[in-house]
Amino acid sequence: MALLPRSLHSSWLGPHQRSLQATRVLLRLMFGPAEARAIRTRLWDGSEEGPAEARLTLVLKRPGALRRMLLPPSDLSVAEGYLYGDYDLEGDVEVLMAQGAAIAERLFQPKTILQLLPLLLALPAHDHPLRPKYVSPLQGEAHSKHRDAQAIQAHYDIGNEFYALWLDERMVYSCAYFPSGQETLEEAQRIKLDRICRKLRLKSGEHLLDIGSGWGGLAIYAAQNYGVQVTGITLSPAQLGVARKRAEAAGVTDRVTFELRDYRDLPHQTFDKIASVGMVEHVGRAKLPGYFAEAHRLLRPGGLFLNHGIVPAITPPFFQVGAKLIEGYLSKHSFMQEYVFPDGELRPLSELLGYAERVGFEIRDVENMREHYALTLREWVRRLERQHDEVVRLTDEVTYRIWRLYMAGSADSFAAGRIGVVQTLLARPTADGNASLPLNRTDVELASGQLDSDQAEPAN
Ligand SMILES: C[S@@+](CC[C@H](N)C(=O)[O-])C[C@H]1O[C@@H](n2cnc3c(N)ncnc32)[C@H](O)[C@@H]1O
Repeated sequence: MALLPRSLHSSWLGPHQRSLQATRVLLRLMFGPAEARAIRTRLWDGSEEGPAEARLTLVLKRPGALRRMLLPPSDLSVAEGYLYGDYDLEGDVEVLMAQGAAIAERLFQPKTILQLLPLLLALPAHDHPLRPKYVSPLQGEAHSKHRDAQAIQAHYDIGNEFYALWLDERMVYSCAYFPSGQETLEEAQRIKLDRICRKLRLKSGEHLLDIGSGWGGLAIYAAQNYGVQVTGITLSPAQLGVARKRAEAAGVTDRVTFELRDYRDLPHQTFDKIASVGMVEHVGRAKLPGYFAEAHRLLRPGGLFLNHGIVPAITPPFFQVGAKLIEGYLSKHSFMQEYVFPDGELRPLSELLGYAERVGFEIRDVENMREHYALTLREWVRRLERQHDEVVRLTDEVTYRIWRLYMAGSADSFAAGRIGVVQTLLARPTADGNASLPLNRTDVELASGQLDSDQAEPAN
């Protein structure tokens, strides 16, 4: 049986034509009808296929492009092909992610693998070297304080100006809240911050600890609008500098302090309320019981802790063995680990809640806001794309591509329900059982547009 399609055997085909032909056959094998409708393709000779109205054009720029993407088949290979310019993505990147699962499923059929391999091997091997590891490997034991600081700096210290180009004006780097879906990112972030303050039932004069305070958005907002004292901690020196300047500009330095500090290094002191927004993803499975224990220790009886973080959907039992193997492999070799969040770890909500309960927290309110994160990420991607030239001037093309791919991919994962983002309100009741919460949650709910100015009335 001839392994290559007949058309590729023709003796008159030079290597150039042969690569073009093999690539066209490969694309037809990869794409089912849905992908063929959604994705247009352009090869390095300028030839195009697919509907003109497609939302995405996949531009293969080198004859070896598909070979490097698919050998070995992993999300890392696919991502690196894009990062280093084997292919471009024109239009809506999320389309590729949305079709990715169907494409992968089709490619992993034994019959397809037999058809694919000879075609891939007919393409030239990598004719364009990958850059050396973009993120330098972290040193030390996973989730030691020393190594966590390196992991955080690798992601957050690439430049305040870079983040300012596409985040909202407060530079909030976590899921926003869009009550109607029509809000601007600025409004939605502000509504999110206010909801956190409301869920925590912040009252004037209380002391709030913000674990993972980022560029200072929540701390400053809470001090300005709820009259609280705030201590914010971050592991990123770049964030710290901006947060302090912003507190100064807002005139709240008497009430807001930012420190470069690990959550495990807080002195013996108690707080009335604690918030942790977009930070728990960095803690690591082994350290999660200690993380919740630390929050419990730092909270006064009668205090509240709001933990906001990303959680993965649980794989159905049938797939669990396979999922464990894949998880083990991906935890070392995924695009997200290698290029985006080194040492980041997502744990299921049920597991997080279990740790929280075991240290004595009472679970009072759980809200999954995954649709809101898809909206937030799409807005970040749009802004990043609009700022392409400026992003490249401040960083480089690879950084632009890393962030574009990671954020579009995450938007699709939230929209599809592969991951969620959950705000959990945990109480540490007093000895006589008082959790300091009202009988209903109407004080939290807020119609869109109710917050119409920076002088919004405090909720207390
Ligand atoms: C995704 S950012 C979120 C920032 C902010 N909460 C927001 O919503 O904009 C995560 C934050 O967690 C902080 N962080 C991560 N690990 C930490 C640790 N071990 N101790 C203290 N802060 C940490 C990072 O420095 C960063 O400020």
